Amino acid sequence: MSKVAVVYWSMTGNTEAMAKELASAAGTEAIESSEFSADMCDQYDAFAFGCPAMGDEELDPDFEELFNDCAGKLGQKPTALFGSYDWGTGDWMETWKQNAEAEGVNVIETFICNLEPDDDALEALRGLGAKLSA
Ligand SMILES: Cc1cc2nc3c(=O)[nH]c(=O)nc-3n(C[C@H](O)[C@H](O)[C@H](O)COP(=O)(O)O)c2cc1C
Repeated sequence: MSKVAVVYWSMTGNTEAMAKELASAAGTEAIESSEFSADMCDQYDAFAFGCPAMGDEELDPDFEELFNDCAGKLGQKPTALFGSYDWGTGDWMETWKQNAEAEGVNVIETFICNLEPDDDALEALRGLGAKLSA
C-alpha cells in the first residue's frame, strides 16, 4: 500500500471534512498544512493537497507557498488536488492544476465540491483515497 500524505488548509471546515474522509479511506490521518513542510515529502508515495477557493479564485497564500515548496519534490508521485468553493465555478482549481502541471506535478485527479461535502462527494473522496493508497 502506498503511504499517502493528505495535506489541507481550511477556514470553515468544509475542506477539512473532505480531507478527513479522503485520508480515512487512504488509511491515514489528514495533516493541516501548518504541520507539513516540503522536507516531509520524501516520506510519502502519493499526495492529496486540499485548499478551498479563497481571495478571487485563489489559493490561501500560506498554503500556496507550502504547495509551491512541495511541488518540486513530488516528482512523478500520484497527486490529487481538492477543495471546497461557494459562488464560483471552480476557476481556482483549474488555475491550481495548470500551475502544478507546469511545475511537473503528476496531477492524477482534481475534486471540488460546493460548500460542505454531501454524501456523493464523500463517496467520491473515499474512492480517491482508495485509489491513491492502492
Ligand atoms: C475570503 C474568502 C474568499 C473566497 N473566495 C471565493 C472564490 O473566489 N470563489 C468561490 O467559489 N468561493 C470563494 N469563497 C467561498 C469558500 O471557498 C467556501 O466557503 C468554502 O466552502 C470554504 O471552505 P473551507 O470551509 O474549507 O474554508 C471565499 C470565501 C472567503 C472567506
